[in-house]
Amino acid sequence: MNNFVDHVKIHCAAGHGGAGSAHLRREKYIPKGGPDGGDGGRGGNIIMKGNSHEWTLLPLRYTRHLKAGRGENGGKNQLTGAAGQDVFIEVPIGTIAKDEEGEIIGEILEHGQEIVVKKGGLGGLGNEHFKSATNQTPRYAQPGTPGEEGYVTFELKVLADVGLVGFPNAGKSTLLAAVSAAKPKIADYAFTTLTPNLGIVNYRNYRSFVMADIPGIIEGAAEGKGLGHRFLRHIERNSILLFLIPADSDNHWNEFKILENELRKYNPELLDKEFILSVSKADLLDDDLKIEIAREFPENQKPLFFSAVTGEGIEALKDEVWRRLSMEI
Ligand SMILES: Nc1nc2c(ncn2[C@@H]2O[C@H](COP(=O)(O)OP(=O)(O)OP(=O)(O)O)[C@@H](O)[C@H]2O)c(=O)[nH]1
Repeated sequence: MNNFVDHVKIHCAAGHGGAGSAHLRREKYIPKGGPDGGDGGRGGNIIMKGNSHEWTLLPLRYTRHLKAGRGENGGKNQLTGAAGQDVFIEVPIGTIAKDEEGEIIGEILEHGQEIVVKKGGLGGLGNEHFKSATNQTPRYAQPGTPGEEGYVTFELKVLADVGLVGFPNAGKSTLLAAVSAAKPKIADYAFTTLTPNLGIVNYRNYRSFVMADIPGIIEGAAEGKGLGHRFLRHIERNSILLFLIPADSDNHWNEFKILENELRKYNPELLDKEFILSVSKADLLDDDLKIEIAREFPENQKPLFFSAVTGEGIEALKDEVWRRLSMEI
């Protein structure tokens, strides 16, 4: 249960810029060749990069220092030095980097996004830049500037506000795609979703919450069958759970109990979370069937019906999620 590292502090040193060259051209037939010193290369940056396959900062737990490469010095013949090697830190979506004063440097919002957390130094200018009417052969070139250096704290704020729980094909990915900008892979067979997807759901008045689609759990998942176990970890941190039972289930209430039981076997504390029951794919049902299904549920645990395809019930679902999240705060 303590597998989540949501806070790591790493000393980051970007690379020093390479020095400019003060070289003077000397060739056989040009005794007084002019300055031809190239510029130094920039120092390497320390860059955090979003990776949607990372879910924790755990891989960074033993990292204490990161150091990017030094820029190469400029050479003769106006040769610019190579830039220092950048260092990439792969982080999950939602990771925030802060400097030593606690100021936010940036936040990773999508896969592949790059944010420079410590910038490499500038390469120095070579002597040819300093040639002037009064000084045709400057013997001066700039040194490179130092790279930025200091402690950077990486924080993973929330894994999700609401986690979707349901058997494969319950319609979790489709719901997430319908309510957020995330576009998870959707396919009509089990276990399409191999890694959880996060989506930001925009709610009224510019509020938003994070929804996580967790790969389908199957009966026996808590014993390690199927994909369940590894992924159940991801819902431990979600504030509330949204159970999805598809309209075409044989026994809706029973399916909910099976899901609940899987969670209990895995970690009983999960059941202390607020949860919402829903019946997905409601477009497959007429009003009579809805009434019939609702009857299977106890009086105080009636499900919300929605269809991610037609949009029916989606606003009511968002309202309910928001209402419960507000209660959690
Ligand atoms: N009629 C109807 N079909 C839906 C709806 N939502 C999803 N489906 C279909 O149900 C199938 C499974 O949907 P997914 O969203 O991939 O289900 P999932 O729960 O994410 O499944 P896994 O990724 O396997 O965990 C797809 O063929 C969808 O087109 C809906 O609201 N109405």
